[in-house]
Order: sequence, then C-alpha cells, then structure tokens
Amino acid sequence: MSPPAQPGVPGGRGSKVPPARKLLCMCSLSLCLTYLCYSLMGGTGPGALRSPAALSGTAAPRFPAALPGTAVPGAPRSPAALPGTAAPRSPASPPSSTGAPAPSAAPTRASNSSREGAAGAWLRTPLAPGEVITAQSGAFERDPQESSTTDEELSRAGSPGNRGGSGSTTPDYGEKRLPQALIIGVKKGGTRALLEAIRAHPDVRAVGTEPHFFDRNYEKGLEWYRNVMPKTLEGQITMEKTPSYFVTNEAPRRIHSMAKDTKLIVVVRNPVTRAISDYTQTLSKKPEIPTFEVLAFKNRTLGLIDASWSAIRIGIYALHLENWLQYFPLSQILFVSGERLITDPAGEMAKVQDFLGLKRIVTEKHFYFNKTKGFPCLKKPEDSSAPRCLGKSKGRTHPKIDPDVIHRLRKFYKPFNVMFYQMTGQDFQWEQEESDK
Ligand SMILES: Nc1ncnc2c1ncn2[C@@H]1O[C@H](COP(=O)(O)OS(=O)(=O)O)[C@@H](OP(=O)(O)O)[C@H]1O
Repeated sequence: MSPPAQPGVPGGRGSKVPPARKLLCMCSLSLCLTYLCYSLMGGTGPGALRSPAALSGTAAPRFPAALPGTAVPGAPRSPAALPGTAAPRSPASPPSSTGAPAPSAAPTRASNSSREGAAGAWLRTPLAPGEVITAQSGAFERDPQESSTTDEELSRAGSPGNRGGSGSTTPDYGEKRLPQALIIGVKKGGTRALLEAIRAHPDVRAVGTEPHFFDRNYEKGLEWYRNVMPKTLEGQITMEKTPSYFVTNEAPRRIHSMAKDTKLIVVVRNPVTRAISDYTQTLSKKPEIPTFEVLAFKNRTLGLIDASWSAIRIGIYALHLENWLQYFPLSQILFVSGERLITDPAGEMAKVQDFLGLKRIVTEKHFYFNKTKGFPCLKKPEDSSAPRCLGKSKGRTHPKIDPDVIHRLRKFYKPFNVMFYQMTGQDFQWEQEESDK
C-alpha cells in the first residue's frame, strides 16, 4: 500500500518512489550523520554535541533536499541519500505493534452542528492544581519529564463517576471515549493555552489533567485511560494533552495501536526559548540548581552543548518527529506555532479547528490581550466576573541568560530547525527572532 500523498511533496501516489518515504529516508540519514559527526567531534559520549559553530571546517551535517514551496533561506541542500542505509518505515506500514490492543472505535468527527451562540457559553475550567507548578525530579531532570498532573489528581480523574476532569459544568451526559485527538507536545510550547482555547469549543471535551498514559501509565490499560476521559455526546471530540509524548520513543507505536487515525497536534516554539522556559520552571521548584549557562554545556570552552540535558534535547524537534513519521503520515499531524499562539491566538485556533474538522467557533471574539498578564486570555464567561488567564506558571519571567550562550545555542539548533522546517513544510522563522522572550 502506498503512503498517502504528503502536503508540499511532489509526486503524490503516482511516483515510483513515494516522496514521503524518500523524505523520511533522507531525513533519517542526515540526522544519523549529524549525530555521528557531533559525537565523533565531541568524543565525550552521545550526549555531548558540539555546537555547529565549533564544527566549522569539519564534516557538516547533511540535510534533506528542500521541499518545493518550503524555501528556507540559507538552508544547505543535501546530496541524494547514501545507498546502503536503512530507510525508515513508511507511515502506511508501521512496524508491528506489541502494545495494547487497538480498540475498534473509530475517531468521531465533530458534527459541526454546534450553534455559533454556544461560543458565548464559556465554561470556566480552572487549571488543575498541579498545573501551577510542575515538579522535576532527579538532578535537574536529566531524564524524567515533569508533570503538571499529580497521581492523586489522576486517580480522582479515573475514579468512577468522575467527569473526566474537564472542569466544565456541561451536564454529565454521554459516554467516556478514548481520545480522537491528542496534543502531544512540546513541553513549554504553549500546550496549556491551546488546550484551554480548544475547550471553549462546544464540540470538544478534554481532560484537564495530563494523563501521561502513553509514557507513564500505559500498563494501566486502555480502560483506565478511557475512564480518565470526560463524557462526550455523539459528534463531540475527546482530547487530552500530555507534552512529554512527543519525546517518548514508545508513544507513536502505542498511539497508533490504539487508533491509527488519531489526530496529533504539536505546539512548537523556538527551541532556545523553550529550553530557557523549561529551565525556569525547574528553577522555580529548585532554586539551588546551577545556572542555565552551566547546565547547557558539557564543556563550554570547547563549545560542547550538553544534549543529554532534557531542556536541550527536547528542542531537537527533527529527531523526535522522525519517530512519529514512522507511524503517522504528516497529514495527520498539525504543527502549531507557540509564538503565533501568543501573537495571533485566533489565527492558530482557526487552523486547529480546521484540522479537527470543527466549525470555526473559537475566533478573535474569544480572546483579549491582558496587559497585566502580558498574554492573551480568554474572555470572561457571561456568568462570571473573572477573565480566564492561565496561571502563574504560564508566562514566567525568564532569567537573563548570557547572550553568548544564546548565540551558541541558536547555532546549535539551526541545522535541526532547518531540517524540521523541511520535514514539516513550514518555516517557523526562529532564526529571525531578535530576542528570546
Ligand atoms: N495565553 C497564554 N498565557 C500564558 N502563557 C502562554 C499563553 N500562550 C502561550 N503561552 C506560553 O505557554 C508556555 C507554557 O507552555 P505549556 O503550557 O506547554 O507548558 S507545560 O509543558 O504544560 O508545562 C509559557 O511559557 P513561559 O512564558 O516560559 O512560562 C508561555 O509562554
């Protein structure tokens, strides 16, 4: 079976070599080469990536050829993929799954029958307590992903009679269903803002806490997962967000095994700013940790970036995405700009609603810019005096980072960003950003 045609990729189904496969092959190869080169040059283990700045004059990372219509200024073009390298599997024929059995329930499309007027029926959905500050464990969170959901909240959410943590006052009608759409990342990308905005749509119901099913709670089984969900009526979409899925190796296979037509949404943000945001969150819980500048490098003099630090690693989006593309076609993944979610929330929400097959009900009428918060907030519900801004843990003031470190990180991420633009067919323009906040 040939993979589905990818947007922005010429050839379509009629081509001899499916373009999606060719692209995956090239991306995979170039990523491997990039890692190999960095590891060889760094020589201090797989986590030690030398910034490209420090690599000038040495083997440069290779890149997939730019996709037509996705011109990225200054992006290097790659030669054809080298022979003898293993091509990633096509999204249409994923590796066999050993995960939980796939349920028969097909994703339910929104009926689009909702009334415009329903948009006015804003429901106040307070953040889960754990959402305010998310804890990190271990020495500066070298591996585990922090959660904004506590175990206690989850067990409450999963208990019989629970409304699924949606926090809304919608009558408790309907059935609990497995999600048809997931916000899978990225951590500190703006996932909470997106979830709260899409929850304003009457055809969407979402669990407020992060279930972490496909990374931490998978052994609890699909019935546990279903029970965590809010009840939905026929035609409503069930959603959840757990940002750590995007960087969890097993997540694509497990989600595919649940339902291969699950729609996936990734909120991405300039990886340098994202790393600082991530660090800021850790710092808020553990003020004694070393500075960002110290943690970012294996060896600062040599310019060796410490890519084993999750704050850095999460931002290598191209690497993580490659894993997802082995199971899901690009057309099933929506990339939302975390930056535009702040500057033009209604514009990004239009894309999200289109992607989910929903009527565009969440529009500019729903947002206003709150000067005190410094971010867009949802307008207050008619029956409430309180506007809906996100909590204190969203929009923290970042510490001032040494400009030289910012510069080195930008150089480090640039080839990966370019690769990510080419893989997605979208230029997020992170290279053009002047400041990091
Ligand atoms: N409307 C609105 N209000 C407040 N904050 C907003 C909003 N839109 C996007 N953002 C940005 O979201 C960042 C937090 O991202 P996440 O919600 O994905 O964080 S988490 O992974 O769930 O902890 C958060 O990062 P920091 O600014 O670093 O705190 C915000 O920049």
